[in-house]
Amino acid sequence: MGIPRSDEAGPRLVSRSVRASVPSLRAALDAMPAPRTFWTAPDEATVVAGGAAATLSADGRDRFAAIKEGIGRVLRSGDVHAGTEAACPRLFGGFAFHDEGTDDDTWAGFPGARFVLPRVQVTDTDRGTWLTVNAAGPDAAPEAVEDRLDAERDRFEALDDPDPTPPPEIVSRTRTTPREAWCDSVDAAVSRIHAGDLRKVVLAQALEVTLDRPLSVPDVLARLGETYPDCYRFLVEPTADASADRPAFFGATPERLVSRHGRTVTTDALAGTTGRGDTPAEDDWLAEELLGDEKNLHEHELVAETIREQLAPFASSISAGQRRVRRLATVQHLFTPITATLDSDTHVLDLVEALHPTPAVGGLPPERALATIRETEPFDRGWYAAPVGWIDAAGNGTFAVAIRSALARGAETTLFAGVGVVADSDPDREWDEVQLKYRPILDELERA
Ligand SMILES: C=C(O[C@@H]1C=C(C(=O)O)C=C[C@H]1O)C(=O)O
Repeated sequence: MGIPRSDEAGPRLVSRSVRASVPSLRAALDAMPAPRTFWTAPDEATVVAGGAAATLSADGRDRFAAIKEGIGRVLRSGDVHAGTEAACPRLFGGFAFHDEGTDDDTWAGFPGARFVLPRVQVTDTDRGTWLTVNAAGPDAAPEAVEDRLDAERDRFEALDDPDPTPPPEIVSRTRTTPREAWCDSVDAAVSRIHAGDLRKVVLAQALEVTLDRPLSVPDVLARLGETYPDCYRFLVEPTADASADRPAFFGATPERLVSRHGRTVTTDALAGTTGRGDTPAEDDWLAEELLGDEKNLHEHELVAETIREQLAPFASSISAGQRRVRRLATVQHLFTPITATLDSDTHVLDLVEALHPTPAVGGLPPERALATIRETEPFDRGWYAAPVGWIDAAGNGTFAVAIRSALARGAETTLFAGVGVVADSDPDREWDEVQLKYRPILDELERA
């Protein structure tokens, strides 16, 4: 912050920030050039950004290492005046769930991993709002960046902030998995668990909806912020295409994969689900029942135990907090916070690679669960249930698990939701749980 960094090759990154006031973050996101980025996490700054000063893409099993190496290059040396830590250069993006890609059209444009250093960024912190302009590469020049910063500040401060558009309406919906096929696949997974082939597998469904007009993702993200204030909200646009039906992957997820700040690592075990009651007393009753329910406790403990094992090579001290119920607007989950102190300066992407997918979205043993998912699900997960988040030059970052999410292309939107299947899963109850997990996004598309 404020201290120019450079090496013999001269600065390859120029970043300038200034305090600014935007009429609203929704209006700022709406006015951002493609590809747009949105990120907000509990206790973190909210970032609204656009354009790409640098883009990194990778595919396959090595995609985590390839991105880590690429980030080292992009952020290696820089002439950075950020004013506040959260406005320091960060790359935003995410990964595909599976190592192997498919040719499923739904996810056209989404590589196995993609991160951008935004060209322009609004960072909203509890100590004020900053506007940042970044440039990267041999031609990045401080004067040009400073001129752009002045122009962007004038533009963003003068934005109109019209009322959000009312939610669209759903014209038609198509399920990838009919109920009967779902029940068969849950039964088959349960049989494999009883046979000892598997301990747990998370099976998902997709729901394709056609709307009466293109979705305004900035409006949806703003409304999700009101209903799910403690969740991670994100938007990734993987292409610089500026058309109205360009792909946009977004969501409001309660699940953190990992955050790393210095040597402190924080993660969550979040698995085991029940609904919300109609009254506070019914809510409490459901929460108590969840905390004592053997099937859900087993499902949850497999996740908590695996996360601890996966962190063990990096951290000699790992501690889990008290298990409790996390109450959201549509569901309640079993939740255990986990913290660890790293033995060395492990990069956040090494932690992401080690943890993804946790058995909250994959299963156990991991390889067999992933093969079962691929064989069973009649659609490609793409970036659903995969890591999305940010990384800085020091290897810090936060990643969420991209559930309660959807992929929009103009008026077409595909929603995803899944459930953990264990030995005593009941297909009908798991079906109902999937429907509950569509609700965060679906409610935004069909609000009365
Ligand atoms: C897979 C999803 O959610 C995950 C599965 C849960 C469960 O099975 O109880 C709970 C929270 C998440 O870890 C989803 O929402 O799509």
